[in-house]
Amino acid sequence: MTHSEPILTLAEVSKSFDVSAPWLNRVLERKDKLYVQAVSEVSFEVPRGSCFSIVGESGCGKSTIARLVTGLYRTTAGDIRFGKGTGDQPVRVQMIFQDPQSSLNPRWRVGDIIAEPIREMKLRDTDEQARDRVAELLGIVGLAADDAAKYPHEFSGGQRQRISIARALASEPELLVCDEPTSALDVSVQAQILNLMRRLQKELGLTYLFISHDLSVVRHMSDTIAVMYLGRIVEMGPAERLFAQPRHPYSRLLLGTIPDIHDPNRDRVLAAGEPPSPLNPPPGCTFHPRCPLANERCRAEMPELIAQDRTAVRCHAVAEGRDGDTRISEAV
Ligand SMILES: Nc1ncnc2c1ncn2[C@@H]1O[C@H](COP(=O)(O)OP(=O)(O)OP(=O)(O)O)[C@@H](O)[C@H]1O
Repeated sequence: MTHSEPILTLAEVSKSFDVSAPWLNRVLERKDKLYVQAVSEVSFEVPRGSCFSIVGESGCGKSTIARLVTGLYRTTAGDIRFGKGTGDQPVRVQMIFQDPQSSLNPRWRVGDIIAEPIREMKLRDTDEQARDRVAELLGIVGLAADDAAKYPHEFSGGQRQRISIARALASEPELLVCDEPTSALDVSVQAQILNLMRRLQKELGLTYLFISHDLSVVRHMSDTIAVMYLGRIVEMGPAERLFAQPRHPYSRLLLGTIPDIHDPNRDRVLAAGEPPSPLNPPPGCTFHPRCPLANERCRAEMPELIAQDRTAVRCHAVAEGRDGDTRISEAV
């Protein structure tokens, strides 16, 4: 189903956490609070029925965005807006977590785990209808109806993630926020779960906000990819474009394709770094300590997110054409 209004819009969303330990403040007689800026001025739109993926290393703010969208956190600044849900209801949002082991109650039978949202939201009139719906959901995710009587520990990791997906679908969501749903799984099982998720998206018309540290995981899922670094989007665009022609040096690092080089050691320099602490981010472009294209301007001035066609990049070197690629110049 296509619909012109995005199902989800983030407008200049920021989130900071107060991490000042009160006892430490007392000892040091410090009155200032200490904040970590987890997400900074993030804006994007997710069209209905699409898959929007957020990719970046640990600590870049991906999970914070997932928690903001699902209402587990409140924004420090900016707006999160949802489109209209079906039948003028608010959009139903559900989350799938990385670790099905800890998100499934080990003392409950699988049938009760999946039936809980059905009962709580009164989505079926009778217990029998709820049981039928549980059997249907188990079938949808590739499990057997009589698996309802078993406990989570009787299943493999991949099967447990199928159970989590069935439970998420039980509340009939339109938007699924998937936070590293396959990172705890073996590679071969990962592929099966990703295929299942793709099939479900098509069959049920779902929208995904998909979060991963691994670009290869989101490659075949995503319509649009946003690459995040230290709380900010550094590149965003159609998935096929990002893979064919990544522009930001950090996207290139993630993809293992390094900018035009006259220096064969560049990729080693680039790959060696770690993200700096968001408690004490570097001045200028926060990626500059790891970037082979960094110059004085990069060390002093935060670049803007600049758009061309359907891609946006936050990089002075790209904007100035110093990356050996075509210059882009229109500010978002
Ligand atoms: N509840 C919190 N209190 C304090 N700091 C937090 C909190 N949640 C996240 N942070 C900090 O905010 C930054 C972003 O964290 P976030 O979990 O969103 O990143 P991430 O990209 O999802 O990483 P990971 O994949 O490791 O979860 C990190 O520096 C993290 O330490």
